[in-house]
Amino acid sequence: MKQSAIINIQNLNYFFGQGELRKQILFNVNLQIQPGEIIILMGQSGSGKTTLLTLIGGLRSVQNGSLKVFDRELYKANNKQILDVRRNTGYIFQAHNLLRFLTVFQNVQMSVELHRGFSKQEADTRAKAMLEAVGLSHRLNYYPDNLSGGQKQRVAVARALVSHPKLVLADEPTAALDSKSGRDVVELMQRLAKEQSCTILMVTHDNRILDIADRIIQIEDGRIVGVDLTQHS
Ligand SMILES: Nc1ncnc2c1ncn2[C@@H]1O[C@H](COP(=O)(O)OP(=O)(O)OP(=O)(O)O)[C@@H](O)[C@H]1O
Repeated sequence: MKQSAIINIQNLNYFFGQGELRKQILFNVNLQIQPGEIIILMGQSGSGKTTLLTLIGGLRSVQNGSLKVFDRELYKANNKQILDVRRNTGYIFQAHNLLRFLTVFQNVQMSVELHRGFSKQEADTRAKAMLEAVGLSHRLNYYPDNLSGGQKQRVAVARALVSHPKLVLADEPTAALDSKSGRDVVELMQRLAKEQSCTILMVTHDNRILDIADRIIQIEDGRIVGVDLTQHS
């Protein structure tokens, strides 16, 4: 039986600005993403990738069209419904966005604690296990400033995945990394996502990592122009 799409977008349009400055950024976007898929979103600078990613993540309001995440409609959704989508989503950004005044362990632990239903002890155990899974159990008490770029991004991966989200949204996660560290980080994301049956939607310009995707989606001037199946499909 076909599972229902984890992301289902129909006739989505998006505009920035008001009055004469109003400019359309996304044009009639239609897209379905199935549970467990790893999708790469590519396109030139300014084509609308980040705008689309932030709409899907409930970080901006849907203005027009239909955008369903986990079967919840985000058009005209209330705060509680949007919060629900955010709680089931992990975010990884180009800059790792770790809190500098917290240790590696505390950064990941805090992310579990923000999700309801975990005791302090459970949060500690999960954070430690996830940092071990990303190969950083020897850096638990380090501060982010004392880690390499690749290590920081691995902490960001641990933080995004520690609460077992259904969806991970990653915006150029390898942009600040050298090629080897970038590859390591995405392979780690791929492995953990498959273990957890999590869907990944990743924006990247990095041609060296395209093979990890199940599908590559091309966006051009706010329009989806192509969906390629890779050799893994
Ligand atoms: N807050 C904003 N107000 C007005 N225009 C914006 C805003 N944010 C983005 N834009 C414009 O929307 C368009 C799409 O931006 P977006 O960041 O989604 O593109 P992108 O494909 O992610 O680009 P990049 O690869 O450079 O990150 C660009 O023309 C950008 O200038």
